[in-house]
Amino acid sequence: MTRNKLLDLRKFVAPEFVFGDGAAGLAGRYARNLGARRVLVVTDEGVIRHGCAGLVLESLAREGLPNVVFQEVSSNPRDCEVMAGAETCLREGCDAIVAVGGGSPMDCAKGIGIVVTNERHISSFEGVDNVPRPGLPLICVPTTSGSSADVSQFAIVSDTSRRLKLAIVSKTVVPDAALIDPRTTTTMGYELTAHTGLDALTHAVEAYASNASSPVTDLHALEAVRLVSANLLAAMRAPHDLEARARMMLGSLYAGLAFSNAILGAVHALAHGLGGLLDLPHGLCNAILLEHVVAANYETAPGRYRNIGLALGAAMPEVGDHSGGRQALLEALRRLTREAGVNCRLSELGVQREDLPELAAKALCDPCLVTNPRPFTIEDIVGIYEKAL
Ligand SMILES: NC(=O)c1ccc[n+]([C@@H]2O[C@H](COP(=O)([O-])OP(=O)(O)OC[C@H]3O[C@@H](n4cnc5c(N)ncnc54)[C@H](O)[C@@H]3O)[C@@H](O)[C@H]2O)c1
Ligand SMILES: [Fe+2]
Repeated sequence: MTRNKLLDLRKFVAPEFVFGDGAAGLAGRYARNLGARRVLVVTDEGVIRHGCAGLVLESLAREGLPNVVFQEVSSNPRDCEVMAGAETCLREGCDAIVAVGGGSPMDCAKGIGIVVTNERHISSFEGVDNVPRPGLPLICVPTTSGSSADVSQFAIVSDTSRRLKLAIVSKTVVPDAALIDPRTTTTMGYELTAHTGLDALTHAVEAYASNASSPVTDLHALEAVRLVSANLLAAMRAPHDLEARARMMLGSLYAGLAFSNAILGAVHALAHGLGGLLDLPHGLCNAILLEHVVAANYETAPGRYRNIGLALGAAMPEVGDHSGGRQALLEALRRLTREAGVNCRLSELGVQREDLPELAAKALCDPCLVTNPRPFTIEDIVGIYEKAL
């Protein structure tokens, strides 16, 4: 019998957030209100080049707040970069952090904050609820509509020795404030918009199908599926269309509120290994794996996946027609990812058949797998990678 989740005792976390045109320019005021006296600004080279970091620096200057910029952050931020950022933070005497950028600078900033206050190596926080002390005060200004690290209780960092992405899940990494400004995303190129948008879609699908879902997260997850599927192509074709960008940003925010509280599933568990092994764009890995994981999960939660199909605008058949429903949903997901320009196989990205057992062993230990609607064996996971190879 399906459990009635309405009465389950649940706690939800989300930071204070500001959404709208001009939000990035509030960074200085928020830092001042949090008591900052010297701010570490964590960003990356691309975000500086496209002018988003400048908005934050101007805002700090308006408040007369001294700052130090740390920009040595790769996409798929590395453990050594987090440790170097923490060293800079301590050396410069910074007492608060503002992250401006996509998921990579934001996760790096979360890592820096907890390394500084706990005086431990970043890898020691891996897993769920393993961060004893809260990090430094943290404000996030997202510049992609994808990761939603600005509202999530996740920090994902590449462990360079084990070649995997370690997941830190803790309410101590929920930022103090998220300043969500759709205008910052108008400089994203075609591919970046596609990859990050499909990451947001995957967050929504996985949160809705998660066995830790709840009425609160369902509401956000389904609306995120609607917003992202209806606006992704428009945002890609007209990058400066602020309304399309705002709807994508809202979709990403909703997906973030959903997955931060319902956690994710096998797509992310399998994608983290790929990102760690080959440094591939996170959203691209998810986009390739999504249809194969949904195909494997469908029978476990046909009603849930039917609702996802409806939110995607697919012509879903009658309620009891599971094989028709599965097919219609997979076709809709394939159509959207192909139209967004993602049409490649893992082998084209450098993944080799002999990598699969090791990748599957890592995925099996990823915390995101715990909330997948059905359990997977190592053979199941190898099978999914093979379908995407
Ligand atoms: N913490 C979480 O909850 C969470 C959730 C999902 C993904 N992630 C992680 O986030 C990372 C991916 O983040 P992402 O997809 O946002 O990309 P990213 O931060 O890795 O950035 C990718 C590239 O886009 C550029 N860029 C960023 N904003 C731009 C803009 N507005 N205009 C032009 N260029 C811009 C950057 O300079 C960079 O070169 C991965 O490491 C992933 O594992 C974290
Ligand atoms: Fe993601």
